[in-house]
Parts: sequence; structure tokens; C-alpha cells
Amino acid sequence: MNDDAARSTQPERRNAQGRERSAARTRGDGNRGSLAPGERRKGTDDSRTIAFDVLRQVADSDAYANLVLPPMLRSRGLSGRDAAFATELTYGTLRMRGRYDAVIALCVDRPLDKIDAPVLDVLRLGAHQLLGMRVPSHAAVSETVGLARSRVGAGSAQFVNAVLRKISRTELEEWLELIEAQESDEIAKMSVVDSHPQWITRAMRDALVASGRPVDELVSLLEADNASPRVTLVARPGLISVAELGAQVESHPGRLAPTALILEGSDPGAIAAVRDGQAGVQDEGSQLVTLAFAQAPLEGTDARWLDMCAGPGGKAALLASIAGTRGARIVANEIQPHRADLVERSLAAVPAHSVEKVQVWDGRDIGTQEPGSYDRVLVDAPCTGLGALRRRPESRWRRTPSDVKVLATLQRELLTSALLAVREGGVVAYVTCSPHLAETRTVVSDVLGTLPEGSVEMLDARSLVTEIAGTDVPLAERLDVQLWPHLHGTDAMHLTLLRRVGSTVVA
Ligand SMILES: C[S@@+](CC[C@H](N)C(=O)[O-])C[C@H]1O[C@@H](n2cnc3c(N)ncnc32)[C@H](O)[C@@H]1O
Repeated sequence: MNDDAARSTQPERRNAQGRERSAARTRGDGNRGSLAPGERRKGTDDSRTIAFDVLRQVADSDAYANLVLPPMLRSRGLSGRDAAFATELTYGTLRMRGRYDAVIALCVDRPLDKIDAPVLDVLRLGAHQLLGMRVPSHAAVSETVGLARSRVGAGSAQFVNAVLRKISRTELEEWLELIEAQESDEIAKMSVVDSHPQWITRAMRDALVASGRPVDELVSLLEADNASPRVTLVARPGLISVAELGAQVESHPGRLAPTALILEGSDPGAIAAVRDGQAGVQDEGSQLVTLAFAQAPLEGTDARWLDMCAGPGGKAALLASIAGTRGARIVANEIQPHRADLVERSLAAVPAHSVEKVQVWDGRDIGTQEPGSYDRVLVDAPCTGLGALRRRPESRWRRTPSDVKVLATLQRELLTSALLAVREGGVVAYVTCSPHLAETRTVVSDVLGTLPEGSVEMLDARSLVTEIAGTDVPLAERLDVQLWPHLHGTDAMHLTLLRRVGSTVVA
């Protein structure tokens, strides 16, 4: 297809609906990468080729971009600016796919599912350079056409050239108005502009409102999902202090967790303390909920803790290091053997006396096999991960509403097991990195509804989190805690703390 074959509709130079955009919505720059490779640099083609190859692996092999990209950069010898360019191109294209597909759809004369998938990926890469990064148009078009020629064939390269030239003639803001105008309701408009599946936008809205936030924060939340998070380090108590870790790396203290440092750069693998396990990479929200769990008040013995869903071991390592300072021990449980190996590795630096064992077991069985055996039980439940979309660029397109249903059943079973496994008076934390109500408070209320009345009480997680993070941290006036990327700068972690006060077995 040539230039003429691409649709000739020229976007109008005004808001399609004749109304003003909100300030937040017009911040198209929020999604623009900070890189500005003004001139053609040696290795740029390698960057684009790598981004394309990662996109194909994500599509064809269900690969995770954040697992595939770093080794590919290493094996093809890319570093510095070229590696950063490839990274922004890959993650940005994956995140903003919904927006770019809507733009591409306005530039072609056939439905997108009639375009070969590799060609569509090349178009998305080109669209991100043109609309999401500061790559000059001529470089974005010619380099991407070169990529098409080498990867998908000369015929397709002509088509790519025609479509990208068309995209390049119109500014981002006008494209946003045009794609928004194609949709009829507010959720659909927000979803296409901020590149989320509609069912996720709806779930985010419901969770946001249920946690006491105004609905007009939804745009900020969606935008926060589209921004690359800073790398956050955890200084594991008893192994290294925040000050000692801070002296090793260019960083500044976290806002919420006293164990957190925000890295200025992006290569934690180069930090000795991370390599040897005294420190780790961990979202500040994850640190905060783990600290709150460990600090929840408990009467009587406080010696044996269970991390029921421990893989890959981030929270287990933080818990074990805290346990080491308090004379307690953890059992780290994980159902998948290869993830249990990762837990073992994450515990490399913690004192041997703070880990009883790492075991491979179905957490759902622990409650009946070992009733009343633990003083504290953490259920960091397998979930949709909708709270960590900024970290997992492809996951929003992979998840489906049916995942929520399947996971919620598993979550209820794991929480029930935890409430059996903990001793009377002991504490259970139910944690998800999803704010979806069906995975958070519905799971908790469903499980509590099946237990004898008065056998479990909800603890004030909000007060504990406030004690740790400070009073200026906005939290809903509820006993459970929901964190948000746009408010707290963390993943959207949920925490409910429960205390078992009586028998959880129906007589
Ligand atoms: C959200 S991840 C836990 C993350 C971990 N706590 C950390 O901070 O690194 C959930 C884990 O639960 C595991 N899992 C899933 N089903 C399980 C089950 N029935 N019993 C135990 N673990 C399970 C998954 O394999 C996954 O590793």
C-alpha cells in the first residue's frame, strides 16, 4: 500500500466535541519519554530492532518484556543512551498500544486485525517515536521504515512509510481529540486516550471511589500507570542501614517507608549491596505493607511467621531480616518450585537463624495441615497485578475479566487457610498488588462471612501505616489500606490486617 492507499481523512484542528480538555488530560507530555535523540546515532537501528524483537516475543510467546529486554540488550551489546532508547521504545509502545492502535486505525483502510501482526508492531513502534518520544519525524519515519524493510519485507515497508507519514502530519493533541471523538461514553474516551482496556478503567474507577477518592482523579491514576516508575531500593533491617546504602548509591530517601531509597539511576545490578542481598529492589508500597504486617500488635509469643505465597521472595527477604532483629523465624512457602528457588536466592544474606525453611507447598493446605501454628501469616496473594501496570507494560492487554474470577476463588481459599494456620491472637495480613474490589475487600468480606461470628477481627491497618509513613499520607478513613500510584507514588497495593480471636472452625 502507498501513501494514497492510507486513509486521507485530515484531522480537524480543534476539539472534536467543541469542549475544553481537563488540565490533566491535556498533559500528553506526561507520556513522552525524556530522551531526545536529535540526530541519527550509531546503534539506533539496533535499538529499534531490539524493541521490535521484544514486542514479537511478547506477542508470540507470552513473554514478559521486563524479563526479555535486559538480557537481549546485554547479548547484543547495547548500553548507555542506546539501551535507554530501546527500553523507552519497548515499554512505551507496549503501554500506549491502545492509544496508538486507535490512531493507526484512523490512518488505514482496513480493520487492524487484517494487518499482519509484525507489521502492526512496527507501526506501533513508529507511532510511539512520533507521538510519545521526542524523535524528530524524519528520523522516526525513515528508521522505522528501515526496520520494516529488514524485518517484515519491502512491500510492507511502503505501507509503513505511508501510515507513519500520515501520523507525523498531525500533533499528538489533535490525535487525542480525534480518537476520543470516536468513542461515545466517558470511560471509553478515557480508556482510548490513556490506553487502558475499558474493563480495567471501570475497575479502577470503582476501587478509587470506594477508597474515598474523587472520581475525577481517575485520569491521574491512568496517567500514573503510563509513567515509568523510579527504581526503589529496600535496605533490609539488620543487614544494612538506609544511611549505609545511601552512601553507596546516588539516591534519595523514600517518602513512605523508612527502609526505602529512590535510586537516581536505573541499574541496581551495579550496586554491591543489591548483588549480595543486603538490599533489594522493591516497590515502596510493598515495603510499607510488609512493615505494617510485621509491626501489627500481638500479645504473647511472636516467634514463628509464615509467608504463604513467597515467590520470588521480595517480602520474604524483608520479613526475614526484620525477624532476625526480633528473634523470630520465617517459613517461606511457595507453590512453584522455580519460584521457591528464587526465594532461596533472595534470602541469601539474611541470618540463617531467621529462616526456618523454604518449602514448596500449596498454601491452601497449610491451614488444615498445620492449624494454629503461626504467630503471623502473610498472604501476598496471587492477583491480576492491576496495581502494578506501570511496571508490567504488556499486562493490561493480557489480563481478562475472567482472570479476576479465577484468582478471587484462589484468594479466598488462601485467606481461609491463613486464618486456620494462625494461632488464636495471631495476625494475618491479606495483601494484593491489585486494587480491584473483587480481589480485595470482597475476598475479605466473603471469607469472614464463612467463619464463626466473632472469630476474626479487623485491625486498624490505616493507623499502623500512618505511624510508619507519617500523618500527611492520604488514606481513606477505613481499617484497610489502599495505596495508589498517582497519590503515593507506589504500586496500588491493598492491605487488610486481621486478628484471630477465637476458633475459626465451625463447631
Ligand atoms: C504476588 S506473588 C508473591 C510475591 C512475593 N510475596 C514477593 O514479595 O516477592 C504470589 C505468589 O503466590 C504463588 N502461589 C500461587 N498459588 C499458590 C498457592 N496455592 N500456594 C502457595 N503459593 C501460591 C505464586 O506462584 C506467586 O509466586
